[in-house]
Amino acid sequence: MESQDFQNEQKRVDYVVHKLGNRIDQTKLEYNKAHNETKRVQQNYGNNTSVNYFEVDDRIETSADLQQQRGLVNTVVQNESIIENQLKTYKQLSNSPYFGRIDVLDDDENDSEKLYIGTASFVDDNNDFLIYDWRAPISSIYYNGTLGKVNYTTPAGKQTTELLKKRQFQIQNSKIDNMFDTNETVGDEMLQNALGQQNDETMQNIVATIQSEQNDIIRDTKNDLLVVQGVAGSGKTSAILQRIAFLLYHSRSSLEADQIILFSPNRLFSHYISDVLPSLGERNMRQVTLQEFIDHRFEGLNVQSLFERYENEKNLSINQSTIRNFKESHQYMKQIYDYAENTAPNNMAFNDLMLDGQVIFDNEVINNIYNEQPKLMKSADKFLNTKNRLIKLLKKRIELEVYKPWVDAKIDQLNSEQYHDFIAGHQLGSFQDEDDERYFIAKQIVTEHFRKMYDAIYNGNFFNPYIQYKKFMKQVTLEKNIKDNNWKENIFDYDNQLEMHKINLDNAAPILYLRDLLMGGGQNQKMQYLFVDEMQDYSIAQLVYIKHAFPRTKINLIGDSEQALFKEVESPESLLNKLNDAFATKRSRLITLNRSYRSTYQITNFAKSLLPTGNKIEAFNRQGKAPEIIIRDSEKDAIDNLIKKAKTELASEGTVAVITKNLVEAKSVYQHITTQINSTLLDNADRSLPKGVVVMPIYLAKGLEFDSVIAWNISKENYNSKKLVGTLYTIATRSMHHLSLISIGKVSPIIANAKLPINELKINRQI
Ligand SMILES: Nc1ncnc2c1ncn2[C@@H]1O[C@H](COP(=O)(O)OP(=O)(O)OP(=O)(O)O)[C@@H](O)[C@H]1O
Repeated sequence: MESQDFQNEQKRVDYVVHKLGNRIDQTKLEYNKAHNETKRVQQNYGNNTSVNYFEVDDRIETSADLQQQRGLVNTVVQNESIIENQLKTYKQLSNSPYFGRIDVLDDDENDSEKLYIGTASFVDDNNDFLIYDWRAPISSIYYNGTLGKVNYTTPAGKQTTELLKKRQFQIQNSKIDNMFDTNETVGDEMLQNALGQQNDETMQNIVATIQSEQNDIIRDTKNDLLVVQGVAGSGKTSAILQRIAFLLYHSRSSLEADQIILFSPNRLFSHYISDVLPSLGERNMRQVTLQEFIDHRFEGLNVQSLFERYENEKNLSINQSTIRNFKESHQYMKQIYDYAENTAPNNMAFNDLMLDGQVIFDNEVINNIYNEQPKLMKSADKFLNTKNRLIKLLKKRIELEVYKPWVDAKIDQLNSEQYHDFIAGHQLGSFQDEDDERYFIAKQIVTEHFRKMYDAIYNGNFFNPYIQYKKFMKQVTLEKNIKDNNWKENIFDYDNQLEMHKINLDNAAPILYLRDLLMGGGQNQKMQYLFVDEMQDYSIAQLVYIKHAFPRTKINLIGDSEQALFKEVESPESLLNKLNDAFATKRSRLITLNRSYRSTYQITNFAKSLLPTGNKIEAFNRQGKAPEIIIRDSEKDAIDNLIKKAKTELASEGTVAVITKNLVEAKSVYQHITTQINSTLLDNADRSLPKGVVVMPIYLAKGLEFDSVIAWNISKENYNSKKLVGTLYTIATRSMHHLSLISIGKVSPIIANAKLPINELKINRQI
């Protein structure tokens, strides 16, 4: 028998859904009207464009008219899409109108007020708020407050109220499945339910169960630099996506979705998170991977990707990795800055500007112009002035060239059609004499002839940033632990790579930074927020460059130092110090998340036992099976067991991933299993996760999660270095429900030495 309370709540849901139904009907009519209007305007626009272009003389008039019509088309299309979105929101709400209720009593009131919280607001025709948006100021009480006096921040300042009741709902198909009162921030029962679900192809929003510390990240509006260090599965990615939705709501009038940019770890991840914001009625922010961002800026050159770097990691000597650390430091980028602003101007890597094998402006001329600029002027401004001077010189050169015999010869060769083409557009009879007419044509011929030169100046092709960078490297102040010979070798290597049109990743950010500082450009002033997920995979040098590229942004860096692949862990505090130093921010904040939600209690316990500092990780209490370690003495046996395991997992779980250390291993495993089980090998170019078993190297699984994970070959031989702790930890924490680990021969010491009671592991050994 349902309680009276339950029945009353269901009645209210029915009432709200009924009101939503009315609104949906009303909105559908509006939508049809808007749609017809769009069709009408578009058709009108189409007719005008096709008819009037035949009448050459009408062109100018037509184009003004068209512009006006194009504006009209945009407006009606926009209007239609706003109504369409509203309709979508109302439909979503009528399935599940809200997930929370808070009863509050303000000081100056006698009666308490019941407020219902959902993914969007719904105001009825009497202006009553039937649902409050989860991002409304008052809604923060639902996430942060416990019963009693509570504060919340509104645009008008801090408000106080008394929280009398907090109730949570699970509503589906307009029916309450579950409801309970809680004094906790958001009760564990709801979370248990949300986390116990099978993995979907794409990430879901978590607004119904946001935890208090996640809420701090979501609602922060004070800091210029927000660093979130959160253990695997602690909801970092979820929190930043809800944060973006929050910011879009909070700054509705001044912030657009495409003024927010998220650096994501790979394309699979970009697809994986692409539904969250639309499910909250918002447009997606811009997304880019580091590789896309860099490649775009190095046209024609092949820049090493992070993935290629992982694959070659073992070939790096200690000296080489010391040099790499130096090149990826803030200190190195600071030297670039000082060099660009002070030293380089006397020593710029200018080259001759040539056209058809002939020098038009030699580098000495360019150098002189550059050096005539005021000493204290910014390098980028000197460069701009040099360009402008060169363009002026080019114009003079064009004037002189007009009278050269080759131009006469060219004019003489024109047939009458070509001749008339040249003077078309010029009013008949407006030339004073024949010379005037000849000059008019000659000028066009010469201008065309020099167009490439103009483009070359405009694009700054008289400057070679790659040579300049080499000059920089030759004069850099080295850290004490780097030997001159090793550095020379590094410069030599840079040269060799460049000949093959290749650039190592550690040189990419410094070259771009140097190029932008000296030449100007490369900056996006419109972007307001910058988010970097998996920040532990970025060097400080890369972050400095990214910040330079988006100078006006507030920065949000999210990551987990323990999930660093192929490198040793760095403490978040030391990282924050470095970042504060690098970005010179005024207000910064580090938020740590230690509670892990993704995996079962058993999997999280196993994963934390791998880490020297794993104790701080708090496993969410969702029970499951103990992780299983399968040990076999031959590769063949191991593969047979992998296939068996994958088949059973596929039968009971939604998504199954076989995760390897690198691509070479993934390819080999895939070749062995694919004839026996439906599987897909994923690589860097993949954008979405197929059904069945997927095989992939760990760096492609970053940020993703699967119902079942099978870690391939966690043997002593394969995982023998401290640098691989993060890799194993990251693999284990990709799993939500089941984790199996296969070893060929003895198990890695990282696992063998882990402090985990033996009954928390299932060992399946046959040697
Ligand atoms: N408050 C929450 N309510 C419901 N589910 C949550 C909550 N927080 C996190 N989760 C779930 O936990 C899982 C992990 O979240 P998310 O991917 O955001 O974590 P992460 O910290 O970015 O992980 P990682 O660093 O390991 O990639 C997701 O399935 C997410 O939906």
